Amino acid sequence: MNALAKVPVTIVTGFLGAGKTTLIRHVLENAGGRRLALVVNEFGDVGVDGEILRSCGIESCPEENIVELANGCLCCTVADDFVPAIEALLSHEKRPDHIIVETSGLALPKPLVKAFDWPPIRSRLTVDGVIAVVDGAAVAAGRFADDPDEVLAQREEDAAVDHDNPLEEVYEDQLLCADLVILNKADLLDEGELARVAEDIRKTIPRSVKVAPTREGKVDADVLLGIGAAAEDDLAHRPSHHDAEEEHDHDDFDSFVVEMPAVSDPAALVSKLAKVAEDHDVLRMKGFLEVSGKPMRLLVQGVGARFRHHFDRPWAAGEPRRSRLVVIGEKGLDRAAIEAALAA
Ligand SMILES: Nc1nc2c(ncn2[C@@H]2O[C@H](COP(=O)(O)OP(=O)(O)OP(=O)(O)O)[C@@H](O)[C@H]2O)c(=O)[nH]1
Repeated sequence: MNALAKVPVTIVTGFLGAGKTTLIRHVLENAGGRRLALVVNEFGDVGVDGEILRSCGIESCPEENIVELANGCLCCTVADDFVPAIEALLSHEKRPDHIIVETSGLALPKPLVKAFDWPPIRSRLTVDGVIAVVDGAAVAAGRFADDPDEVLAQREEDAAVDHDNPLEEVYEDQLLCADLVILNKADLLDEGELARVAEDIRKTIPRSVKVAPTREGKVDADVLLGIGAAAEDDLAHRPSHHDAEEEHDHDDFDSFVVEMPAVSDPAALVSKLAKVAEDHDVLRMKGFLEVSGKPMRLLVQGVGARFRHHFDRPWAAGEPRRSRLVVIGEKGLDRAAIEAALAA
């Protein structure tokens, strides 16, 4: 690559649990000879995504090219955390061919794209494309839509009703910034539902943007990387619910970490977690757990009440076998009740 050429950056956005990490892992495994670097940002400080990506140990993305920015929201810490992380990646002797940024599921992508318009950044980097990953099943189930009956009822009570739904706002902001939408979890939908969700997405985005159905984030790296959008030059076409604000906060969401004892029966635990998620409207749970008598650690992933678990790798020698689960939901999550239900 020409030493003066800008390094392309792909921003992968998408709501909690949509499949961003799964998609990126697939790209790393099928990078077609590209030298990749990753910046991973998570909401909730257990560092699950970084661990999943590091544990693939793939040549295209060596460990020193994976930077984790835990705890929060890249969109709010651009100057303090993100820019230095990117500069560190660019200073490596072998400069990456392409950088992929995984935002947290609650991050708004536009402030991040804006950062690439700053003179010291735009001279060296360009946003090749913003990819929005969508959980097709969650959209089909109406998770991001306001309940029309409820809005109507509120209107009758109060003419100036603010019916903003924080889930819907984050979801739409992510779509509105996208150059390509990956409609993931197609396996959970029938053809009619898939077509309906794709149509809803197209209607939400005023520009013409491709909507590609997928399973398990299996998208060709040549499709994802090399879009050439230069999104930093095109901010005006990417409207956001937060355009009028100088800063935004994430007060709409809560997260906490639960320390658990070692598990004896993973299947029973996962049924219990699914029940807790259902009862308390938990949006996301994930973590690594110790299973008594097993040398491998258990990766548990919940999106709403849908759970998956598998043993991902052996505990390393000297690695503390801690069982920790991050729990994320809308503000007002009943932490004490959730902890009590998990301990029962
Ligand atoms: N059924 C189904 N599950 C999927 C698919 N893609 C990913 N998943 C599962 O969805 C869960 C969340 O996937 P992740 O890739 O961790 O999602 P994410 O967007 O990175 O999640 P956050 O970083 O927490 O926002 C995991 O259990 C995945 O195995 C798919 O196409 N179909």
